[in-house]
Amino acid sequence: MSFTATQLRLYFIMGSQDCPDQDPIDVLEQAIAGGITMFQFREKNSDLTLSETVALGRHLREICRQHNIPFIVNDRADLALILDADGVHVGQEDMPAREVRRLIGPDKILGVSAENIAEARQAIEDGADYIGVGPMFLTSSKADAGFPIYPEALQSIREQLEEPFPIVGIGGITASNAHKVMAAGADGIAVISAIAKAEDPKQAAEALVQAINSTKM
Ligand SMILES: Cc1ncc(COP(=O)(O)OP(=O)(O)O)c(N)n1
Ligand SMILES: Cc1nc(C(=O)O)sc1CCOP(=O)(O)O
Ligand SMILES: [Mg+2]
Repeated sequence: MSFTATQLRLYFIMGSQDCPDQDPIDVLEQAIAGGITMFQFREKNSDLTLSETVALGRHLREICRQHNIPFIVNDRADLALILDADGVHVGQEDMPAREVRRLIGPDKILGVSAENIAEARQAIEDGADYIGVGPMFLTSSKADAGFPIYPEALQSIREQLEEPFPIVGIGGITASNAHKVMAAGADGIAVISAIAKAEDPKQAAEALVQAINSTKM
């Protein structure tokens, strides 16, 4: 699947740990109906065995394929290859991005976390297609996320990059603060709880789409 920055517009991330009271398959289907543009399978600190993870991943992957939504796997290039994912997302503590690029080849999507300009430049050199910058705000979905760096940090990276490059903001983003991230120069927002923990994930995704579209630049 070829990648464009517009696919980052509403990037939904989820694993079974993020929606303990709902079926992740239903949540993903509703999120797609609500307008998400990209999906990341992030099964982390969950109760699933490896074979349950593969089975869930296959199901979620198939749903994304049916709706032409890029399916990205968090952290694990091996799982991405097993699931024939469209790409992998790695952070600074994960397998080095340049090794992941070598493993997945030139055509798959590679996302890399970066929280400053040095990490952003290195990610681009290593073959990233986009960078994830965060946490924008306080988050309860990632215990080791650290303190918020706020949209100002994303804006600073955007301004220091020599060329336009796809950037998605992440961490604590809701329909109420999404406009701040977009106004800072993000191509899109990545969320877990704003959709996965919503009573009505379709409606939650629609509210996020509206917030993104109504941002004045
Ligand atoms: C789009 C996006 N951006 C950032 C991250 C965070 O990645 P990482 O720092 O490796 O943390 P974990 O998600 O692995 O806990 C992401 N997953 N997606
Ligand atoms: C997975 C992840 N990465 C982050 C980063 O800052 O790199 S914050 C985060 C959690 C995002 O979940 P929520 O939308 O519920 O805050
Ligand atoms: Mg990671």
